[in-house]
Amino acid sequence: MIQPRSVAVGGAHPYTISIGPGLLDDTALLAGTLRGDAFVISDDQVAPLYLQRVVEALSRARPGGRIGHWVLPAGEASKTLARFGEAIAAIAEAGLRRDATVYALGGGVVGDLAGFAAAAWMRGIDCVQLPTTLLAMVDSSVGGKTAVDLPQGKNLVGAFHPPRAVLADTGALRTLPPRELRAGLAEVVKYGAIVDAPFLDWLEANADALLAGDDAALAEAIARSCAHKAAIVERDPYEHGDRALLNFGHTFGHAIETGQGYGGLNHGEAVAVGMVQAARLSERLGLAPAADTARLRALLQRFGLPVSPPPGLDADALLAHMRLDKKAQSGGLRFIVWDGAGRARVLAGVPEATVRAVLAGD
Ligand SMILES: NC(=O)c1ccc[n+]([C@@H]2O[C@H](COP(=O)([O-])OP(=O)(O)OC[C@H]3O[C@@H](n4cnc5c(N)ncnc54)[C@H](O)[C@@H]3O)[C@@H](O)[C@H]2O)c1
Ligand SMILES: O=C(O)C(=O)C[C@@H](O)[C@H](O)[C@H](O)COP(=O)(O)O
Ligand SMILES: [Zn+2]
Repeated sequence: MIQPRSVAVGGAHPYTISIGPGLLDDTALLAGTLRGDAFVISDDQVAPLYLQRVVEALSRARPGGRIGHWVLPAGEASKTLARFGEAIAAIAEAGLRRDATVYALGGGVVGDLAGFAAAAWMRGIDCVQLPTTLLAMVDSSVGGKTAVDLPQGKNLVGAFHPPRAVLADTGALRTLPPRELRAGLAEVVKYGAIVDAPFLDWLEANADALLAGDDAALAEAIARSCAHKAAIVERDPYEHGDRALLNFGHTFGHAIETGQGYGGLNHGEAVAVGMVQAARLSERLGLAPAADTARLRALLQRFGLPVSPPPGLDADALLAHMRLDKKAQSGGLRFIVWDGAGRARVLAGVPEATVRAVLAGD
């Protein structure tokens, strides 16, 4: 039996990340997150699996309370301003007041969109993240970045809105499609790559267990990832400094997702490719040894993730998307590079010609 764990996120708006099996049914935990009405937002693949359980647990947590829900089509293509508008319309229809809580039940798409709706409704009501993908458990449910995509770029419209609580029910991973488990492992690898080289050793040693869905290995990977993310966002909630390290691989990855119209590689896969590109960029700039790129590539491949860009993407279009990356400044693009495994940093002034060479595979 896997013991539940928790990770505290401090700062101006502290909250707890609870990790363990059965949390979607945990009436006591849910009761502690609920002040007024509850409104669950989910997608049409997660809702048939878990919505009823959550609604029933919320009913037990607050007998007689009003519990509404709204379900959007699954997938990145739903993370749009139009769907955000629909979510707000559903919230308005439900008549949520300022003491209401939005529950984001699903992966990062649901978490980002529902979080943004909670941030915007009446200028901000509580949001509780109930992540059901590995990626959402290790990354998107934590830290308060909420957003939707535009055709011009990822997450371009959004707000920082920290959750009131995160309840990661590891039992939900049992129904997660293997492709989505692998996508989550990309963001897990990211923590090792940016700040924790020994974690990469651990991931190499436990790769088979993680891929097999071993409960203990997954719980350890989630807790360790959340501890890293919590420490970083606690220090720098609004990304004025080293929170940007969490964007390792994302300048390339987001450009790929946008270039594919949010219908090709999923986020974790694009980040896997992007991290290899960032390592290759670091290598080209003379910052890190080729051996570290090779190690990163091998680990991602072991996790069944892509490590090179899909064919047919135009370098000019990718660079145009990168110029709208949120790390870019008037002085140009900024990248997260590394000096080797576990040692990432922000770098400004990277010549576009060098980026083009990396995109060209040189
Ligand atoms: N806010 C942040 O800090 C942050 C961090 C990382 C990623 N993100 C965002 O998160 C999104 C990606 O999230 P994701 O990878 O979770 O994708 P996702 O939300 O699209 O979920 C992936 C798929 O898995 C299905 N699914 C979810 N849980 C399931 C379960 N338990 N059983 C069966 N199916 C399940 C979903 O319906 C969906 O089809 C991207 O939009 C990305 O930009 C945000
Ligand atoms: O929490 C963060 O900060 C991150 O950068 C985590 C990323 O994994 C995530 O994909 C995030 O949504 C990217 O943020 P963005 O500011 O580049 O849109
Ligand atoms: Zn990400």
